[in-house]
Amino acid sequence: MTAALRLDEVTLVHSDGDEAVTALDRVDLAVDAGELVAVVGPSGAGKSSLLAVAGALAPPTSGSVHLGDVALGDLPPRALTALRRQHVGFVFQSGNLVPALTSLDQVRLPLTFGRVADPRDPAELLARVGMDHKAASRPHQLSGGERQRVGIARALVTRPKVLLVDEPTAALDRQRSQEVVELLAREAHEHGVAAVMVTHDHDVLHHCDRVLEMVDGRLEVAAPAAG
Ligand SMILES: Nc1ncnc2c1ncn2[C@@H]1O[C@H](COP(=O)(O)OP(=O)(O)OP(=O)(O)O)[C@@H](O)[C@H]1O
Repeated sequence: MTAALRLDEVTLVHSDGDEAVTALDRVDLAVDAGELVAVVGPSGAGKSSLLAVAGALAPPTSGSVHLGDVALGDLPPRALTALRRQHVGFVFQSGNLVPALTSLDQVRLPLTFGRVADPRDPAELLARVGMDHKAASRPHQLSGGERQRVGIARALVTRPKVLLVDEPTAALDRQRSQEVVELLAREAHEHGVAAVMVTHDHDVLHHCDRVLEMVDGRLEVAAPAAG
């Protein structure tokens, strides 16, 4: 089976004035459709850089990224943007919602930027993440967990093949954190989405199919947690 997302020997070097920082160092990663992979690791290890490269936001310095059979490095900028819009969903730390929009309009938003083939129904999706009763609410009227659910629905509305999730539980208490990651796992499994979640939260790792650790730009299989 072709992996939904594949990174081969990916290196990313940031040039910072005279200094060069190797954020990713020959990273190999293959994520199948329907799999939720967690990436843990210390601050500065390269986790956000991994998401940026996987989501076609930053081209690698060397190595290749494939979404299914498509090599991102072969695509001109417009095609890359179109592919990202349709096939990659991003979920950020605090939901990153637009302050003026209702929950339903947040979820509709990705469908307004251009043609999307076979989108999910925004109202149905909002119900699926348990937020239909807050369809008309704006972000300031929602709790952190609710905002995160709306952000997840927004990321899924285009039926992405790949979902990239950055610290989704950073602003949430333990119970809400469990619920949000359970939701991500369910969506990945039931809708065949290849999901990569960066997290510092070891309490949610049991919802994930695999746990990898980033150390100094290298991606390794994480040692099982003690106890
Ligand atoms: N635009 C940039 N210019 C220069 N260096 C950068 C840039 N972005 C990231 N870095 C450096 O690359 C390395 C990896 O950063 P990255 O943000 O990927 O780490 P991280 O694991 O996500 O950290 P955190 O857990 O703190 O978010 C760090 O040394 C960082 O300082």
